[in-house]
Amino acid sequence: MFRVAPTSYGGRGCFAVNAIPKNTTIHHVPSPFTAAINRDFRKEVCAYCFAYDLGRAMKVRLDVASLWFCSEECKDTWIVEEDHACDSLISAVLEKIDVAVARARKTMQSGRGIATPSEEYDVDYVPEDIILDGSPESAEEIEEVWDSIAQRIANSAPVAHNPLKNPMLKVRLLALEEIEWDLARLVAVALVRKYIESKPNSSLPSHFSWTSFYQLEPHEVDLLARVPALLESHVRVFLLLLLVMPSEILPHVTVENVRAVVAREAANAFGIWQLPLTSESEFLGSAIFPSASYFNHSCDPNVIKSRDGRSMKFTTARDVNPGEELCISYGMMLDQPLESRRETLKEQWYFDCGCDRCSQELAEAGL
Ligand SMILES: C[S@@+](CC[C@H](N)C(=O)[O-])C[C@H]1O[C@@H](n2cnc3c(N)ncnc32)[C@H](O)[C@@H]1O
Repeated sequence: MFRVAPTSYGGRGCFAVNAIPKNTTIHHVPSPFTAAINRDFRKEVCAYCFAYDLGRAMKVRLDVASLWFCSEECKDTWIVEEDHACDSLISAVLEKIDVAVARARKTMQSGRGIATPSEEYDVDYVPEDIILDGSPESAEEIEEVWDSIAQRIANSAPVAHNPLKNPMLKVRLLALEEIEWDLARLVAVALVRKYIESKPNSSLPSHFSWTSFYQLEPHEVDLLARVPALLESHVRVFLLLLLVMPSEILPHVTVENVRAVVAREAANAFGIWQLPLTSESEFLGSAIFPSASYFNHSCDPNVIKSRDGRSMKFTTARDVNPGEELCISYGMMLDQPLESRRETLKEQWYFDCGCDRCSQELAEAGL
C-alpha cells in the first residue's frame, strides 16, 4: 500500500503506491520492539495492554520483575508473547535491573555507605572516575567520552566473583535516577531482542527485529546538544547493564549497541499516553515501533495514529493519491500558530518542519 523512499526535505518517508480511500488502515504494528512505562506509573499501567485506570494500582503482579497487569489474561499473554518469545530473558533482566537499582538507592538514602549489590556480578568494570565532569560540547567530545569508557573496559579483565573493589562507587553508579532506570529497562529489552535475533534459527517476528530497529535514524548529537547531562545518564545505564546483564547477553552490552539504542530512541519513540487521548492525558511511557518510525510529520497530516492496547494503528484521514506522502502528526501542536508549532517540533524532534502547511504559512508571512 505504501513504500519507504527518500523525501526532498527530511530523510526517508512513506509514499502511497496506489490511491488509498479515507479510513483505510495502512499499517498496524502488534507490539513495540521495546517500551518502558515511566517509573511513577509502573504499578498503575498494565505492562501488556498499557491500560491506565486513573491512578488505581493494577491488580496482578508478575512474581519476578516489577511488572503489573490489569488481568491474569494480560499477564499470561505477556508471558507467552513477550517473555517466552525471548527465552524468558525479559523478565530476568528487568528483575536484575530493579533489584540492583532499588538496593543501591536504599543504601544511598540510608547513608549506610557500603552496599553489595549482588554476589553474582562477575565483572568489575567500573572506571573510578565515571562521574563525568561537566557537559559535552560537541560530537567530538561525545566520542572522546565513549572512547575512554570503551578503552578502560577493554583494559580491565573481567574477574569471576571479584570482591567489589570500590563499593561506594558502585552504589553511586547503580543508584540510577528515575529516567535512567526507565531508560535502562528500555535498552535492556532491545539488547535481549538483539541476542535472540543473533541465535541460529531465530524466529522472532519482524516487529521484534534488531536489524529493523537499527535502520532507524540516530539522533544522539541532537539529543545531547539539547540535554548535555544525558551523556552521563547514558554512560551510567551502559555500566549498570554491564554489571547486571546475564552472561549470554553480555557480549551485546557494548558501547556501540547501547549508544545505538539511546540514539534511536530519541525522535523515533512513540509516547504511551493515557486513553482516550486529550490534552489532559498522562504521559505514561515510551515505546518504539520501528516500522512505524518512517512516517514523517505534517502539520496537516493525512494519516492518524492511534494506540489500541499495545499495538499501533495508522489510518488515512482523507483520500490519498498515488505517490502522495503519508504523514502523521507527531504531537498535539496542530492548533498552535506557525511559530510555536515549529518551535515545539524543533525542541522535541530536532527538525525545522518542511511540511506543505508550514511552507505555505512561511511564504504567506514572507519568511
Ligand atoms: C521518526 S523519524 C521519520 C523518518 C525519518 N525521515 C527517517 O529517514 O528515518 C523523524 C525524523 O524525520 C525527519 N522529519 C520528520 N518529519 C519532518 C518534517 N515535517 N520536516 C523535516 N524533517 C522531518 C526529522 O529528521 C525527524 O527527526
